[in-house]
Amino acid sequence: MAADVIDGKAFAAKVRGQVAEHVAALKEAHDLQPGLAVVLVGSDPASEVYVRSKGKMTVEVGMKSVEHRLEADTSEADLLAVIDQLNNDPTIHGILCQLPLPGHLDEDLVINSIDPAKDVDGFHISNVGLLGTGQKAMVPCTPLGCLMMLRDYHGSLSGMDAVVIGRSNIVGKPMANLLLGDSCTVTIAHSRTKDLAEVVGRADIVVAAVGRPEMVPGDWIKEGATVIDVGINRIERDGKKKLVGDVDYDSCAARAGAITPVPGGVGPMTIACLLANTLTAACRANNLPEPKGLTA
Ligand SMILES: Nc1nc2c(c(=O)[nH]1)N[C@@H](CN(C=O)c1ccc(C(=O)N[C@@H](CCC(=O)O)C(=O)O)cc1)CN2
Repeated sequence: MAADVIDGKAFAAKVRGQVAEHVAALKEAHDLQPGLAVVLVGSDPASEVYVRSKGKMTVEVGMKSVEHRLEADTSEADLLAVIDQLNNDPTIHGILCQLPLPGHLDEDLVINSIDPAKDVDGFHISNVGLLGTGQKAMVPCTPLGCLMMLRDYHGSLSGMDAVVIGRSNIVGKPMANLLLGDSCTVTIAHSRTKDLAEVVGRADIVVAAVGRPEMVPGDWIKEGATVIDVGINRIERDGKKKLVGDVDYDSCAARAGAITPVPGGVGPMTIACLLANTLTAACRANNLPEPKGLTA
């Protein structure tokens, strides 16, 4: 039987709609408008697109949007000064630096200079620690989006075998922590994992986040498993530019019970969850109840 296709584009639109309703209610009841500041250093073409979408969607849900575009050769001190100013701006509830940063900048130092309460990417070491210990954290947007789609499709994830392929700080590790929080039995697989096919073949849930085009073939997938493809790889095939995920879509879809496509799967959920996190940060900063269903 053909796999169900989990439509991330439609799901993300629904999440943005929920965020917009909460934002309108906050304005009405508390005269509070959540604000998101995005800092872009340099002009990486993909980052430019993502930052533009973030700004547009922030405004669409009724939030304040601020963009800081800095030259590629901006010094660390100048970048930290911008972040410090945003940390101290009471109209800004969420701050992020678009990644990747140019090579001369220390990514960890920059991320850890953001006020953890405003760290809507959930990359600050305090939020990493809170998530890892099962405490209330700001949760990284891409894994949060994957979790929302999995919960929506399955209801409870309790007791399911989950394999996360990839151990990045941005996706793999937080994804594993979130699945553990929902009582899955979690394996993190990576480039040194022995017999990856056998490990993946045991999983009820496979989250592929390795950044290697179509590296997971369908014959690794257990019949009926749910496949979440985090990969966004730009390739050229038959002279045409194409966007593909980390799984071989057609062969995986032939065995899976459900699968996310690329494009239109996990990607759109990233920005929807960023808006949800900004709303959550604004509520927390003002001691107001958090929106339900939009956090982990
Ligand atoms: N500070 C951050 N930097 C980066 C993050 C992040 O979460 N925080 N994630 C990615 C980029 N990203 C958002 O920033 C992002 C990636 C992909 C999409 C998306 O909607 N993808 C579409 C395809 C779009 C395309 O053609 O490129 C899809 O999958 O359908 C949104 C946001 C790295 N940096």
